[in-house]
Order: sequence, then structure tokens, then C-alpha cells
Amino acid sequence: MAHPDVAADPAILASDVSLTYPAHAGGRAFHAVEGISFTVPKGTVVALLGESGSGKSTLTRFLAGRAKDVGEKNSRIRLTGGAASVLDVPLRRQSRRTHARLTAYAGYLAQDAGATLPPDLNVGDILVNPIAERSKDFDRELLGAQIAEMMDIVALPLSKLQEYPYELSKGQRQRVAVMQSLMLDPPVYFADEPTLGVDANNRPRIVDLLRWYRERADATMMLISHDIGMLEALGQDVLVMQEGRLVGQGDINDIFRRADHGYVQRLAQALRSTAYDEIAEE
Ligand SMILES: Nc1ncnc2c1ncn2[C@@H]1O[C@H](COP(=O)(O)OP(=O)(O)OP(=O)(O)O)[C@@H](O)[C@H]1O
Repeated sequence: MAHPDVAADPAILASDVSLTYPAHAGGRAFHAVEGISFTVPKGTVVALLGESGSGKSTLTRFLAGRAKDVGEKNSRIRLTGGAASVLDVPLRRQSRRTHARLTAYAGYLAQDAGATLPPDLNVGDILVNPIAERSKDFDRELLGAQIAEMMDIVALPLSKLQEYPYELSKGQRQRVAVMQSLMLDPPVYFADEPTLGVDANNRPRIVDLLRWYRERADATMMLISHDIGMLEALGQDVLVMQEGRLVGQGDINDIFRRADHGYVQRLAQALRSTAYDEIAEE
């Protein structure tokens, strides 16, 4: 049985990967990702960019091992071509045990995760739960200190630990969701728009938390984000997608300087103007 290898390098490998959603009511299967190849070396961060509908979430959910972790059958992602592996675990025909192991090692923040926090748990329990579910035998003092450190980085007062998701603002819920997704210390981490919907003042708090985590765990990360602060702080390498395909790949500055693809040029321009807007806002 394949066991995740934390020393695997590259940590993430995709070779000619094609991903499909099943046919809906008489329609055809939908090819969301077509023939994508790249590797992510251990300990590096890659940012995934591209317009809405280009396949970023599909690719990320698949690589995070969550292709079939959804209620509706129609939303299950199928690998219809190529091969991929994370921490040397092939993402194809996994036993239930291999799948459980991989998802414990591969952290995942779904899009708009703040909106799906368990409503019946307070923030403290939401954060402790992933650890308590793994094993009842953990060092509460150590965990308490870690949670306090994380709360401080994201600028949430400790009193929030007693509150329930409905008592928090949207941006506070998103910060809790990001903290929760890191609680198991995943060596590989996937996040889908971690700062989306968070106000400009608090977006840097999430960036700080991810940077803190990366340094602490030497984690490999794949982040979907068009947040210029995030890209500057974390994303030295970028993958650019358009209509299910990879249209740019490499160091962010090189890609944008020598952009030979029309879409990549437009994206670079858009990101530059966002950066200026942010500076103007401050
Ligand atoms: N459950 C589904 N069934 C069929 N098609 C889907 C399903 N989910 C997504 N798609 C389609 O797959 C394509 C890629 O969607 P995906 O969400 O991966 O894009 P994205 O780049 O992450 O977009 P966004 O930035 O808006 O989140 C889109 O055309 C979308 O309509």
C-alpha cells in the first residue's frame, strides 16, 4: 500500500493530466482540465492563476485527493488521462486507507471554506477537532500555545475561541478556516483563494499565517490566488491556466516579463493594476 513519503521530491507531480466531470442529465461529460504537466519541488510554493472557469479549483481539488469527496455524484472529478502523484502516492484507484492517509498529509482549504465551518462548534473546538479526531492523546498545553500564536498572527483576540461561526464576520470565519486547515501540520498544502472575501486590512494576516506555516513546516504549497500581497510574499513560481490548459509556467517575474501568450500578458497587466489599487487604498 502506498504510504505518503514526506521526503518525496518533487512533492507534487502531474504528467499530462486530464480531468473530467461526469455527464449531467443527458449532456456530455465536461473536460475541465486537459493535458497538464508540471512538478512542484519539495518545500516550494506555486501559485495557480487563471480566469474564472479555467480549471484551477478542479485541478487543486483533484491533487489534494478530494476528487470524490463531494455529495453529488455529478461533481466527482475523474482522471481521464495522464498520471499524478502527491508525496509519491499515485492519485488513481486508491484503497480507502491510502486515501485517508493521503488526505491526512495533504491539507486542503476549499473555496469559501469560511462559509462551511461547523455551525454547532465554537472556534476553539473547530481548531482542536482535527487533532482530537486523529488521537485523543495530545499535549493540550502545547496545542493551546500553538493556537494562541496562530490567533495572534491572524489578529483574532483569544475571546473569539468561545464564539460560534454565526457570531463572526465573513473575514473572521475565513481566518478560522485557514487556521483549521493547517492544524494537522500537513507537509503538502493546497488552498483555493485563501484571502477571497476578506477585507484589504485583513488579507495580509492570512498571508502572514501561510508564510509562518511554510517556514515552520517547510511545507510544499499550491495556492490559487490573485492576491498580489500573497504572490509577493509566497508565490515565486506560477502556473497560469486558461480553458483547462497550462499557458504559462515558471518564475513569476520571468513569466510576466517575457509573456508570449496574450492571456498571460493581460493577466500580468491586471495584477499590476491591482497592486497599484492596493497601494492607493492604503
Ligand atoms: N460539478 C461540475 N460539473 C460539471 N462541470 C463543472 C463542475 N464544476 C466545475 N465545472 C466546470 O469546470 C470548469 C472549471 O471549473 P473550476 O471551478 O475548476 O474553475 P476555476 O478556474 O477554479 O474557476 P473560479 O476561479 O471561478 O473558481 C468550468 O467550466 C466549470 O463550469
